[in-house]
Amino acid sequence: MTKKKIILLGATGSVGVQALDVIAAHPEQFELVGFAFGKNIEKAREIIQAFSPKIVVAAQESSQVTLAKAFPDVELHVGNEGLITLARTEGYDILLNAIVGSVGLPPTIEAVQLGRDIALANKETLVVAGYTIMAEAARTGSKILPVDSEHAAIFQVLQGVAKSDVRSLTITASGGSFRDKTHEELVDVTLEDALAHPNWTMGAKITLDSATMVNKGLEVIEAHHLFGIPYDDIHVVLHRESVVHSMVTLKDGAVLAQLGATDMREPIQYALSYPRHLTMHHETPFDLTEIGALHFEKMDLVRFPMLDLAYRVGKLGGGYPAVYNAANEIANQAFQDGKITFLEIEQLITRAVFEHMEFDGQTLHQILASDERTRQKVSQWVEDLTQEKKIALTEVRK
Ligand SMILES: NC(=O)C1=CN([C@@H]2O[C@H](COP(=O)(O)OP(=O)(O)OC[C@H]3O[C@@H](n4cnc5c(N)ncnc54)[C@H](OP(=O)(O)O)[C@@H]3O)[C@@H](O)[C@H]2O)C=CC1
Ligand SMILES: CC(=O)[C@@H](O)[C@H](O)COP(=O)(O)O
Ligand SMILES: [Mn+2]
Repeated sequence: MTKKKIILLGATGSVGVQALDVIAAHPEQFELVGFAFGKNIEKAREIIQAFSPKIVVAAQESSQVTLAKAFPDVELHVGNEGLITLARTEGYDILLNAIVGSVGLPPTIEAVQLGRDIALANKETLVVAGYTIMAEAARTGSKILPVDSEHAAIFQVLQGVAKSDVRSLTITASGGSFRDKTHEELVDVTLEDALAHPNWTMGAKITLDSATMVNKGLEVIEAHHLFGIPYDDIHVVLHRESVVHSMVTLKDGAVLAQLGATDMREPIQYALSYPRHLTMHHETPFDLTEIGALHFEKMDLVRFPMLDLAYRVGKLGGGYPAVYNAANEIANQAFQDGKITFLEIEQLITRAVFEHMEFDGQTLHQILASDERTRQKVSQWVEDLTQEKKIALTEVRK
């Protein structure tokens, strides 16, 4: 049997490590031929020892130098150029993109243009350049296999269903760590509070996005691109248990849902083994009689304005989703760095979107320019807020 050769971007992260579990559990099916990582050189060292990949990309030059001494047989590259080199490597079957943020976009576009299959966890990539990626994938025959749990669920239930028979999609939202707080109560929440997700263990950025509801906003846009469904037919419901991963309503009213444990190894494995469902060697116990009851509530778009804004930017199209995403990436990091408050995240995103103006028919080049401008602007606003707070503190102390 020929093994599927895998390139893994973001191997040291939450999705990356779980993907390595899946690869290691199926040595007869999968082989890791290359990977990229950010700063975690110790983890990268362990991965090289365990999987003997041919090619590795580090985000930092110092890591490249250190690893080159330790592993002279491994081809080492660095930075964003290195990610492109990795995407261009000969002899792999699927590129699993589990990098966080839109730094994952250029290697994805490169691989899609070469007709390579992509297992996509990195939702920011589709939000920024969904039309380009899907159009290029259709042109080259590259398959975009969703890893995000909701989209993996929809993808699974759509197997064998004609697109013309689909009435709508329903994406479930846990509500995040602050689902039982009012908007006013968010004024002084901490990073530690925000990172306590009720159901999933994930990286910091996405866990915080879940608390602001930006994650669900990104997922609505991601679903629009992946499945070609209009925004008005993509619904979100609050589902506290995260057991129903998402649903599809067909034209005759039948509702097809995919259920399962809150374990990302399931969607990761399916994206890698598609169209087969392999045995899950790390199966997480899942017993509906233990869970007992499932709850579904309407989303309150006033309580969760970032979801409302995501629909607006999605419908506007062009560079608007990229602006929403870029502002969020900067604001999310600024909150993690203690520079701004939780509510300032949504204030900065809203301001960036409302200040953005463009004409119809944006090219990818123009979208990426808007992305870059937004990052610079929002970074400046974060600095301004930091200065204002310093001045206010000095006044209080006087
Ligand atoms: N975690 C989850 O369960 C889910 C995640 N997703 C999506 O998957 C993506 C990854 O999420 P998650 O695993 O939680 O994130 P993590 O923060 O845990 O991991 C991010 C990974 O990206 C790497 N990385 C960051 N910057 C660079 C760079 N410039 N070059 C190369 N590698 C880089 C990190 O390296 P290092 O750590 O070495 O710095 C790390 O390996 C996100 O887009 C997220 O929205 C979607 C659904 C579920
Ligand atoms: C596991 C996964 O796919 C995450 O995107 C998850 O959906 C986050 O949960 P909520 O955004 O619903 O809180
Ligand atoms: Mn998700």
